[in-house]
Amino acid sequence: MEKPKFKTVQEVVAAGGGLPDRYLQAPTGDDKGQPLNGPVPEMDIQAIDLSLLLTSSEAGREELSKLHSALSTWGVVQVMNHGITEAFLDKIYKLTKEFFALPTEEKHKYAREIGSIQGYGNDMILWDDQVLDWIDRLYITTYPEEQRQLKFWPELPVGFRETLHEYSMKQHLVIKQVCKAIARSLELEENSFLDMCGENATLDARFNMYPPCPSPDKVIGVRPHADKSAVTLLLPDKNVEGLQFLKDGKWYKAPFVSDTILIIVGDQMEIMSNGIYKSPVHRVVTNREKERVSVAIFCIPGVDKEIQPVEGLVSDARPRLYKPVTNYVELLNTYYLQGLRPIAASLI
Ligand SMILES: O=C(O)CCC(=O)C(=O)O
Ligand SMILES: [Fe+2]
Repeated sequence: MEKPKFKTVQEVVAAGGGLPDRYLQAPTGDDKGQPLNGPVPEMDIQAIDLSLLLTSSEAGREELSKLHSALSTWGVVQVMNHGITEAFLDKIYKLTKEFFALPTEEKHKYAREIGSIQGYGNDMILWDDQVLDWIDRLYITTYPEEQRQLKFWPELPVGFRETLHEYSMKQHLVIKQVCKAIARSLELEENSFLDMCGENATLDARFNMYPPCPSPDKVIGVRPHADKSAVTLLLPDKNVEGLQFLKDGKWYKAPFVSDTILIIVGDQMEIMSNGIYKSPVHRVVTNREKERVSVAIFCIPGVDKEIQPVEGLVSDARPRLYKPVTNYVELLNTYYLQGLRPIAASLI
């Protein structure tokens, strides 16, 4: 398979010679006094106890109402008591750092192929004057097992493959619980969203690396976007901030509470929930001194599944806001790289 010719950000940095123009963002003038690397307030979201969400106790009902409030306000929530130990999350973080620290030739064994999203690389380059994000990544479909393409699963660092396998099994359980809890928070039958996403829904892992950047005022780590998933589970870097969410035209930084996972509403959950929970626009800013890593797991509905507002959330008072979509992810790249939101394709 042909591989695209590209330089990752790590290679650009290692080559020296300054910052190439193609990473420079055009000044937009619409930053409302919040320049890319300026201070931003922190989001006020609380951590929610996932182990209580599916119980029918009083405490469970309280957690569900906290979930409803966080998702309808921010579209994002932190969960604790998710059943994955801190030691295991630390191992994921450590292996991610170790992978990106490998020699270039080793990482290129897993390089993305033309026309494929999976593998190691940088932004897909679709046109000549495309401005690039300051990020390298490794993208791998991890679940269900029969959809894995092991040629993209790094053999080094030692233990990466086994740990990713274990992590995807654990994440699958968390996603199921989260989707059930989200349905319950909307007073729906708990399998409503899982059934619509189908048995063939996939989990895609995206390992992100943001090297230190000489001009954090002019360069972006990940441009503003909402996720294409139904839901995303995110492990942001524990030590280096950078992730920000947009609310009412202002950027807020994501809090970090140790041992929690961030759950982000994706576009396809926005559609299924008939817009009650909206997929939040978020971005990542760069850091002059420190590298940053994060690991996102996207839960993507089966490619043949029709995604649309679930019946229980459509009424005369709340008419259907979205048309059914299938294989939403296909729409994404062209819209995203032009700075457009693919959800516009589904709005009625
Ligand atoms: O690096 C992060 O914290 C977020 C990355 C992100 O938004 C994504 O991978 O979709
Ligand atoms: Fe994202």
